[in-house]
Amino acid sequence: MKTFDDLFAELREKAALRPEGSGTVQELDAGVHFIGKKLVEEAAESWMAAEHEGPERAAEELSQLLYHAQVMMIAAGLDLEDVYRHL
Ligand SMILES: N=c1c2ncn([C@@H]3O[C@H](COP(=O)(O)OP(=O)(O)OP(=O)(O)O)[C@@H](O)[C@H]3O)c2ncn1[C@@H]1O[C@H](COP(=O)(O)O)[C@@H](O)[C@H]1O
Repeated sequence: MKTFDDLFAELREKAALRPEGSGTVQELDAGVHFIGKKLVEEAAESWMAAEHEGPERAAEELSQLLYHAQVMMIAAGLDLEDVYRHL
């Protein structure tokens, strides 16, 4: 099973190697404003799923929220350690 750290390493590699067909590369190219909207959208969907749709749907939406948070970290030039320092 993929962990948060595994996904971040995978996304960093995508950002560096820019493979064809990568949604992550497309999203990074779209920029921080676009990524911010995805982040907010997935946050809202996570909230709605948790409140109305049950744990499985909430887990699915939360996984997407974590994905977009990681894409934002990469767009902002942050490492995991930069964020973990504040936990
Ligand atoms: N975990 C994710 C992941 N979670 C969410 N998303 C993207 O987030 C968006 C939300 O997906 P949905 O269609 O379910 O959401 P929606 O809100 O209904 O619809 P839209 O936002 O797409 O309009 C889509 O663009 C997904 O591609 C993700 N895209 C990629 N990954 C993982 O990231 C890695 C790299 O992916 P690529 O860069 O595409 O190779 C792979 O391991 C992928 O599994």
